[in-house]
Amino acid sequence: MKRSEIMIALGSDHAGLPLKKVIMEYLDELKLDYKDYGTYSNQSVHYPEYGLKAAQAVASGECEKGIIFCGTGVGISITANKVKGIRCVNCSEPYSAQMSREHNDANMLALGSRVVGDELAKMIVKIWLETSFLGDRHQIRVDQIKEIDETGEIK
Ligand SMILES: O=C(CO)[C@H](O)[C@H](O)[C@H](O)COP(=O)(O)O
Repeated sequence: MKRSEIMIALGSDHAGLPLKKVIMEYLDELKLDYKDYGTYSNQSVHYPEYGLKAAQAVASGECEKGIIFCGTGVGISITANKVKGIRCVNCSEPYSAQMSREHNDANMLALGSRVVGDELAKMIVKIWLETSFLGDRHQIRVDQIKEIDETGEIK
């Protein structure tokens, strides 16, 4: 049964799995709903497959936001940003997480399991989920990003 206003897409490779498990427990504490698009075991896998699944869930509207994990957050965020409509930020501290919502309307967050500790990751997730987009001049810039997504250029 759906408990929260938003559904969060989760995805990771084997390296991101331990932190994804921590954040799943944290989202349970916050009573926030999520769908996990894998991976589900420690077996070595390829992060693009899981970044793509989670990003497609957000781009299609099946989920409102996404949080994805790999060793550094780098590979899986690069992957997610290849999907049209995705603005994924790789964060290792809360300030950028907050700004990515206020200024960039980021709809996906990437975390590096081998970079950030569990408690810092929870702080990043909390502020990222709680912060709203400010619009105004930032809307113009996000619209330009969307235009690049659509046409490959800015008119
Ligand atoms: O894409 C990455 C590097 O930016 C991720 O950290 C991956 O999780 C990492 O490359 C996986 O490495 P492994 O040696 O295969 O565990």
